[in-house]
Amino acid sequence: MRILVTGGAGFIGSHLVDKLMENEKNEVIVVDNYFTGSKDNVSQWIGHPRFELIRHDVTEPLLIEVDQIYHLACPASPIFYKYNPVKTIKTNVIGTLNMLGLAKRVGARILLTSTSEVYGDPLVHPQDESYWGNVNPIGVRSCYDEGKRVAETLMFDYHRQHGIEIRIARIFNTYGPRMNIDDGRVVSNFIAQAIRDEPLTVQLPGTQTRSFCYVSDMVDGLIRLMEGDNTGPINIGNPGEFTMLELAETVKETINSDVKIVTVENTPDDPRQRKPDITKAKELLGWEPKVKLREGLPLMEEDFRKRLGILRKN
Ligand SMILES: NC(=O)c1ccc[n+]([C@@H]2O[C@H](COP(=O)([O-])OP(=O)(O)OC[C@H]3O[C@@H](n4cnc5c(N)ncnc54)[C@H](O)[C@@H]3O)[C@@H](O)[C@H]2O)c1
Ligand SMILES: O=C(O)[C@H]1O[C@H](OP(=O)(O)OP(=O)(O)OC[C@H]2O[C@@H](n3ccc(=O)[nH]c3=O)[C@H](O)[C@@H]2O)[C@H](O)[C@@H](O)[C@@H]1O
Repeated sequence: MRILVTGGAGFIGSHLVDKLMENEKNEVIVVDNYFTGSKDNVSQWIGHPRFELIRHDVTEPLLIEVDQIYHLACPASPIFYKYNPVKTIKTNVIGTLNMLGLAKRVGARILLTSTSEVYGDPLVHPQDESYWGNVNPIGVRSCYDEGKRVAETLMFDYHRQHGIEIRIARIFNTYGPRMNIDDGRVVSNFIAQAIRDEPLTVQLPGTQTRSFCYVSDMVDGLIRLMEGDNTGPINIGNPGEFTMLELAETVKETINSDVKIVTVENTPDDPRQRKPDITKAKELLGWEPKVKLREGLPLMEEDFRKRLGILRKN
């Protein structure tokens, strides 16, 4: 099986590549423009005969021969996707169109990593896949959440019009080793802050909730979805729900009990609550997350300490 992973030098993509490379029958090709990813994340595979790394921007057409496409390319952290919103929407729309064109030409199955942000600031809780969402079409997050909504539409139009085999995962907040240390997402921020003895910055009101999935669980869910018979969309995430204040307290308890927790201004359109209903993933994929937040945080701490060069006190 020859498998293309777009965005494979990023956080989730590189863990997916590790898992796919474990199977000796797989050849893996990573395509990435290194906007938020890095060669370091896949350095262990460079030079391996079953691995290839290509610097390429998915907004440009790509001509290769593959059997499966995991299409992850897109900046995921709000600070990066808002940095160049026009580029973000091009990546979601033109990038997905190009990958669907490739899938159509070579007859490959394609999986899109969509997002819980398609539910916007949800009025239904927890969110199941039948909910159409509450999304601001003209806000600062729209390049990402509306971009992913169009990407989902394109996937289904190619499926209906051209018979392309599609899979759509709606990913909820995922964390783990290899996240960019300063990428602004809440778990990476809090862990880096706790290690550096800096205050944990809870954005107001602090009662907003998220559900955090450890990356190995996420990769397992994505592969099951790709290998199964269901197009999705299917929510993949951990239903354990925490307020940002609870998350800060948990990081404090687990990593640095001396650290302070402060509140800071939030950004516009921040969703107030988010928790996946994973009934479909359980029933159709036989999948549910295994790693609890209190188990995943120390694994991420170890990776961050190594990269920051800051050892644990005592
Ligand atoms: N991590 C999460 O919590 C989360 C949640 C929901 C959805 N997702 C989705 O999962 C995917 C991976 O997210 P991640 O957390 O690993 O993010 P990431 O930013 O670490 O990885 C994205 C990768 O895509 C690459 N990329 C960006 N634009 C590109 C382009 N135009 N052409 C080629 N490569 C490009 C980046 O360089 C990076 O390597 C994204 O599609 C994201 O929307 C992630
Ligand atoms: O799961 C998803 O679908 C989406 O989740 C995240 O988006 P978001 O939940 O906004 O991620 P964070 O930036 O980590 O913010 C989470 C919460 O933490 C808060 N926050 C963030 C950073 C910080 O230092 N402190 C803090 O309290 C934010 O206000 C927000 O309420 C991802 O970054 C998106 O790529 C992804 O698609």
